Amino acid sequence: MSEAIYRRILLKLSGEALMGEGSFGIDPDVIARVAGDIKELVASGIQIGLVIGGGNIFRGEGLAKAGIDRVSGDHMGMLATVMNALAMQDALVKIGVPARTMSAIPMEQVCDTYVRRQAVEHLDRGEVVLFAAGTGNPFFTTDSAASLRAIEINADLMIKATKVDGVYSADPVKEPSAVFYPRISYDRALADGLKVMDATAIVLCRDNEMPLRIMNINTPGALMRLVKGEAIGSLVESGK
Ligand SMILES: Nc1ncnc2c1ncn2[C@@H]1O[C@H](COP(=O)(O)OP(=O)(O)OP(=O)(O)O)[C@@H](O)[C@H]1O
Ligand SMILES: O=c1ccn([C@@H]2O[C@H](COP(=O)(O)O)[C@@H](O)[C@H]2O)c(=O)[nH]1
Repeated sequence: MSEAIYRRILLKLSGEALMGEGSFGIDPDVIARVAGDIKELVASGIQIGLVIGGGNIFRGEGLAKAGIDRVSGDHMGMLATVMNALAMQDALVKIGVPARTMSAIPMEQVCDTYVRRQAVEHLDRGEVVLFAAGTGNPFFTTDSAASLRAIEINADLMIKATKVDGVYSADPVKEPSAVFYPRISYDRALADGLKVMDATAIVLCRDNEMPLRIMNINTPGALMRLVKGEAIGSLVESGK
C-alpha cells in the first residue's frame, strides 16, 4: 500500500453533508462513516485539523431572512459548528481516534479554547484537532475559518469535502450541464464568481499559497486516495 504524501492537512467538512438524506441535523450513520475515513488517514500517519460547517443546523444569513438579528444569527451559526464538532469528536473517540475540539469562542466547560501553539502541539501528538466556532467573528463562514486555520497550522493541503465532486462552471445541483474543472486557478475561480467556496476563503488561500482540493465526501475511499496523491476532485492553485 503506497504512503500518504502529506504530513498535515486541514479537512473542511460541509455541515450539510452530515444530514445525509435528512433536511436538518446529523445522520449518525454519516458521521460514523466519515469518522471511519478519518481513522484510516490518522492510521497512515497524517496529522488532521478538522473544520465542520454548520449549515445542517443554522446559518446566520438564513436566520436574518427569518427576522433574527444578523450578528445573533451568526452567533447561532457558530454555536451550530460547535455541536457538529462535538458530535464528530464523540464519533472519533468511540472508534479509538484521539480527538480534541478547540473553539474560537471560549466555552471552557464544553471544550478547549483555540490557541494556535497548543493546537499544533496536539496535532504533533497525533490528535485530530476540531476547530469549532469558525473564526469567532460574525460575517465570516467556516470556509474562511478553514483557510485561516490551514494557514496557521502550516497544513500542506486544505481539502474541502462537500456534496459535489469539485468545482464546476456553475452550481451542478442547479445546472446539470455545468462543466467540471479538474484544475482551476484561484484568480479564475474568483473572477468567474464560482460559489463553491466563499471569496474570502479563496483569497486567503491564494495570498498564502495554500493549495486547495475540493472533493465529494460521499465517494467511498476518495479521501484516502487523495492523500496518497491521486487527482481526486478539483485542484485550486496559483497560475492561470
Ligand atoms: N461553481 C460551483 N461548483 C461546485 N459547487 C458549487 C458551485 N457553485 C455553487 N456550488 C454549491 O456549493 C456547495 C458547496 O458548499 P457546501 O455545501 O460545502 O456549503 P458550505 O456553506 O461551505 O458548508 P455548510 O453546509 O457547512 O454550510 C455545493 O454543494 C454546490 O451545490
Ligand atoms: O467565522 C464564522 C463562521 C461561521 N459563522 C456562522 O456560522 C454559520 C455556519 O457556518 P457555514 O460556513 O455556513 O457552514 C454561518 O452561516 C455563519 O452564520 C460565522 O458567523 N463566523
